[in-house]
Amino acid sequence: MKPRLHKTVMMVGMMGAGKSAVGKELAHVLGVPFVDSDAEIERAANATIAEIFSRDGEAFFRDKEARVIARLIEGEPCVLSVGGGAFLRADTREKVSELGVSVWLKADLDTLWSRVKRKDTRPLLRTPNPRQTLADLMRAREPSYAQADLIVATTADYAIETTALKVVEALAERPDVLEKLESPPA
Ligand SMILES: Nc1ncnc2c1ncn2[C@@H]1O[C@H](COP(=O)(O)OP(=O)(O)O)[C@@H](O)[C@H]1O
Ligand SMILES: O=C(O)C1=C[C@@H](OP(=O)(O)O)[C@@H](O)[C@H](O)C1
Ligand SMILES: [Mg+2]
Repeated sequence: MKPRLHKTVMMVGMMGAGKSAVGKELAHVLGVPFVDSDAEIERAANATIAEIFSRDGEAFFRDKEARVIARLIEGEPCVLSVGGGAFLRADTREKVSELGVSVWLKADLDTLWSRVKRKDTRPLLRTPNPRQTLADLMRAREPSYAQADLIVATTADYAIETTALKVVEALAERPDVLEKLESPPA
């Protein structure tokens, strides 16, 4: 029998950590819906994240992001992957700590860079030296990510499925979040 999830799991961490990819797999394993705040914002705005950043500005995006997360964290338990900047807001961290559980997918810079360099979809990395920008963001953001309820380390050689199972193991340490349902005796 599948374990029962009592609280929404919010995946946080740097761009390229695998929040979206691992979050989707985790939701599948747990049998709950998967929501990605970036995808929700893009759908509502009918525009890509890069278009929203250039048309409306980062502050506008951050407000939308905080509002989407505040709405979803109140709903039925799901896996919620958010953008890398979302957990920097104290009001978001407070709401998630009260109603959900946050998981920091922690990866080293080389792993992050190998995953983000292939795509040009992240506006914050459209700089003359995007690897350095990623390193600077990582250093500035780690104190916020470190406030997550759970930390799961990933490396370049972990498959998406392996990391998702590591998150399940971490959640299993919290019976208030993940209730293990034993099969009824035959
Ligand atoms: N082992 C892995 N774990 C997570 N992502 C991986 C892995 N291997 C390759 N990827 C790829 O890395 C890219 C970045 O992952 P993504 O889930 O978009 O990260 P995030 O949402 O944290 O920015 C995706 O294309 C994903 O499929
Ligand atoms: O780190 C950030 O500030 C951002 C991360 C992106 O999401 P991913 O972390 O899923 O790439 C996206 O929200 C936007 O480009 C800003
Ligand atoms: Mg993502």
